[in-house]
Amino acid sequence: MATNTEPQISQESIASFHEHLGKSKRILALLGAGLSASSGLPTFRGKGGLWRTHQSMSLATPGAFNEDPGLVWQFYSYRRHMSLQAKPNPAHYALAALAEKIPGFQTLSQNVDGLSPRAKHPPKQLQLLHGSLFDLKCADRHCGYIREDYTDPIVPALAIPTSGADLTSNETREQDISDVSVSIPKLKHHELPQCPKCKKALLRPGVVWFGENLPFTVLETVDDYLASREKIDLMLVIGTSAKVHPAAGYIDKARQRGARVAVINTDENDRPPRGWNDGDWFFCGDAAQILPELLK
Ligand SMILES: CC(C)NC(=O)[C@H](Cc1c[nH]c2ccccc12)NC(=O)[C@H](CCCC/N=C(/NCCC(=O)O)S[C@H]1O[C@H](COP(=O)(O)OP(=O)(O)OC[C@H]2O[C@@H](n3cnc4c(N)ncnc43)[C@H](O)[C@@H]2O)[C@@H](O)[C@H]1O)NC(=O)OCc1ccccc1
Repeated sequence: MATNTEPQISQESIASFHEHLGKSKRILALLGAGLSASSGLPTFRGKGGLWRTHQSMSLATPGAFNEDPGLVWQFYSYRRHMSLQAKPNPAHYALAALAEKIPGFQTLSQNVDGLSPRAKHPPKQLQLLHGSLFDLKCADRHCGYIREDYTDPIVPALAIPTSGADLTSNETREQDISDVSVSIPKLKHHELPQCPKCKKALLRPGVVWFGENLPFTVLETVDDYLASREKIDLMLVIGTSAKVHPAAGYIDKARQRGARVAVINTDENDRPPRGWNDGDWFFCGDAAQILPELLK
């Protein structure tokens, strides 16, 4: 099923959704890369999930960092750069506004791009399940050093290469290093971000890699929300393929607590497979266009 540009949504389903939203006190949302697609950031599955010749998911592992920390840092520095260039879109703001309005609204984001925080989403109602590109921490977990950092590039060796000056505009253009035809240097250990505390280990991005546990405080907050005896009225599943766990597992946990599910996705095939029932909604289209309408 090809993804269509104009959201095909029946007024009737919007009306039934609004009627339920109006009665909802406890709402849970799961956010994925599709939420930031309209801000110009590639999704994990976009471009076949490839960064240069590498599966993005294969670079998001402790093993890849141990094997070639320079390449993994070039991958994450590129994503920091792109995220800093990007801006939150109307969907990020619509979610932040709903959180301001409904104290019982808790948002679980799989995104590490910093766009929801930049849309002033209330921090107590935003759980960054997989960390942030803008936290740097010591690669030696016994050291424990961590800092928030928005410098770009973090070190000179991670600067995005630019092309020679264009003859007409005499402007240099940034090269797109996600494209394998653009050559990038093999970086040496001493050129990479070093831990200023233990002065032995490298710094690494403050994200959760595959095979690593999610942040304890975040898991605790989500479990407390789910542990409440009160039912959950609504589960919003926004721009995610819901294939990564434990994040994807929260959809069923919300269902088990009485939630009706609303999925917002450009791809019909990406509605959660299990437990779909008549009370649920599938809104096919761009989250940046649909959410402001849905959440008003
Ligand atoms: C691949 C998957 C099967 N593997 C896992 O889930 C693994 C293993 C596992 C654990 N439990 C399981 C149970 C079953 C099976 C496997 C497992 N999980 C883990 O390792 C987790 C840690 C997972 C976190 C990994 N880190 C990420 N990110 C940070 C780094 C980084 O970003 O670099 S995951 C990363 O990938 C995922 C990508 O998914 P999406 O965001 O959904 O993006 P995607 O591109 O796939 O889809 C985009 C969607 O948007 C739609 N879309 C596009 N444009 C738009 C648009 N404009 N509007 C609306 N929608 C749109 C598209 O149609 C599409 O549907 C996100 O979670 C993202 O954060 N840790 C862990 O479980 O620890 C304990 C443990 C420890 C050891 C051993 C066992 C257990």
